[in-house]
Amino acid sequence: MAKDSYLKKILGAENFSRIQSSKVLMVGAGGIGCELLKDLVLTGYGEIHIVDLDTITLSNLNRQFLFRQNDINKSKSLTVSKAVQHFNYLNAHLVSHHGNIMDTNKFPITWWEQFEYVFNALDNLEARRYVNKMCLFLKKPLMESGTTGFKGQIQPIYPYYSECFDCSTKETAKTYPVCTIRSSPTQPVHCITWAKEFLFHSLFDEVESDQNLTDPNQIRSETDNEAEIAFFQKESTELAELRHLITTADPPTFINELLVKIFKADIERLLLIDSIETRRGSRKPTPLDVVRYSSQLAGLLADVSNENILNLDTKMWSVLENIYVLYKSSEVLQERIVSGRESSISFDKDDEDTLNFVAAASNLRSSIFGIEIKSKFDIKEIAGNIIPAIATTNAIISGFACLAGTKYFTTPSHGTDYSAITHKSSTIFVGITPNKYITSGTLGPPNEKCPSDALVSRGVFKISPTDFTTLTLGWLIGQLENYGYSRDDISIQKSNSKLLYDIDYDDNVDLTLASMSGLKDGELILISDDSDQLESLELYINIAEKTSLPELVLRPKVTHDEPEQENEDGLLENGMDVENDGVILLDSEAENEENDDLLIIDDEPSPKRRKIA
Ligand SMILES: Nc1ncnc2c1ncn2[C@@H]1O[C@H](COP(=O)(O)OP(=O)(O)OP(=O)(O)O)[C@@H](O)[C@H]1O
Ligand SMILES: [Zn+2]
Repeated sequence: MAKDSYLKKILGAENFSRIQSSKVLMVGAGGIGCELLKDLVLTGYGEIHIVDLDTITLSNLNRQFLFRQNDINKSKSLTVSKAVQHFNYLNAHLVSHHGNIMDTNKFPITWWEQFEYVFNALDNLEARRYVNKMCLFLKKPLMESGTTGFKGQIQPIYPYYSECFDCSTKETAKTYPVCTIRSSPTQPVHCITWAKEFLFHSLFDEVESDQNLTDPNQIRSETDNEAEIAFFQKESTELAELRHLITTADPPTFINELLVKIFKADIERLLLIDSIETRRGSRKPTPLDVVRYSSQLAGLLADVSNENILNLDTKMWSVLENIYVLYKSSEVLQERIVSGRESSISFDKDDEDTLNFVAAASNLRSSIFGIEIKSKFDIKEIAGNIIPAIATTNAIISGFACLAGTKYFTTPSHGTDYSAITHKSSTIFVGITPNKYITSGTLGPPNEKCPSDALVSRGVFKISPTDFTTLTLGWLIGQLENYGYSRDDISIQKSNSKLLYDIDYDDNVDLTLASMSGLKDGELILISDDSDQLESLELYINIAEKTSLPELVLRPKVTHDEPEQENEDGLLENGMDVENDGVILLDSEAENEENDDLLIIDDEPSPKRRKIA
């Protein structure tokens, strides 16, 4: 039997050949990406481009099944393409790109134009938002997917017909009040956050940072106790002095100063301003008796075999052992900076030195405040915001993403009019809440307050190199009048909010587009109607062969006077749709239950890049 006969049968021969002749993009080749690529290859997609910026690490191997031990340090995108070759029965053409999808030089909008469908397999909000925006510019269908532990979801996005990625609020990492972290902790997580975000960051990370924990305005918004505010200020100033010691003092001096200042002097000072109001339910702290421990510490340091303590990941270290670990990790971190190998060090749960420092410092703070001590293993999980990635959830979600993606190819195409397909598609959620493993929801229209699609239309403004250097901003304003805008009412801004034109600022109208500061290929400009008649328009400048503005009919501007209304979770308000074809519902009660698992996506703070071996 031919390898594709079953697919032809279930998808229809014509639809299958549409899939075979299509070119799709998959962004991310990690947990979901590995599974998804296997599915896409076996579904018969003709050409699949894969983008990932990262290289393979040991910790990827437990679930990213296209990778093997000897792939460590190799590029993910290149490796997945090779790995699927031995089951590439349907001869998919695979094209790998090692790079950041947000890099407009490597992936300009003209590069995106070639794809018929985009699959996201990402792990962070920033990149997801970017891909969403590019798909809105080009009106490309996008399949968004994400998992966190046993929960997962897919969301098909049909630009301007269904909700986009930005149409609903996303859960972000929990933050704690500054005062809880800096003066009145009551739980291990408060001490871990303090050790990681405040102490470690102030000592070893970039000097320039917009840390919430040191922002005077943030502090004043939480406390008006002047003594406490003065305490925070002094603590920060002295930390800066301590940071200076990293490069000017020897390890014993630096670490002794660190122990005395952080765990003794600061705590004694805190006790002086001790009151119910500054305590906020936290126990009265006991300063660390550094002198009492110093001879025992010297004893531990004298015997190298004690370095074994650093590897006892599941043991609750004693106070002395925590001091020892703090000493050893500080010594290495100091050496990494003094040697010039690194100018600053960021916390990384997989960087043992940084993890040891944070684990020991947070435990010492916990013991001072009478809070339970945690093992390094537990601290890694909390400090790294780790929710275990479950291979099976990734596999299920990827399966659904692939399956739901085929719906696009089995529905007659009407260009970028996605009304029919939007009606036929659904979001799918998986989880392990009792009796509810898989549920689905219809695709709602764009949220009327969404800044990405409801309030703005987007398009690509192609301009030839000659026109770019000869045509003026005045010419562009004339063109914009064809959309229904009046030159007296619009303002034009660059993506960084820099004003280029409005009725009171016409200095640039005679300048050529090329000579206007910062306008270049890949730049965005936003046109807003100050008379509130028409929606805004965002144009992507693309230096191309021929000049053309996008064909668009702008919608009347919607204004919202009433206060912002969110549902309880700040999440999507999709209804359940049990009748929607193609949706598997294992739970007969799903129709009546509130879906509280929506849009919870495992998000890394930002993309990272490692060197390819
Ligand atoms: N801006 C981006 N451009 C290209 N690829 C990206 C970008 N941001 C994230 N990625 C990739 O998306 C993939 C997401 O996969 P996954 O969620 O499994 O994360 P991981 O980094 O492999 O695993 P973990 O974070 O658990 O160690 C990663 O391979 C990551 O490199
Ligand atoms: Zn939206």
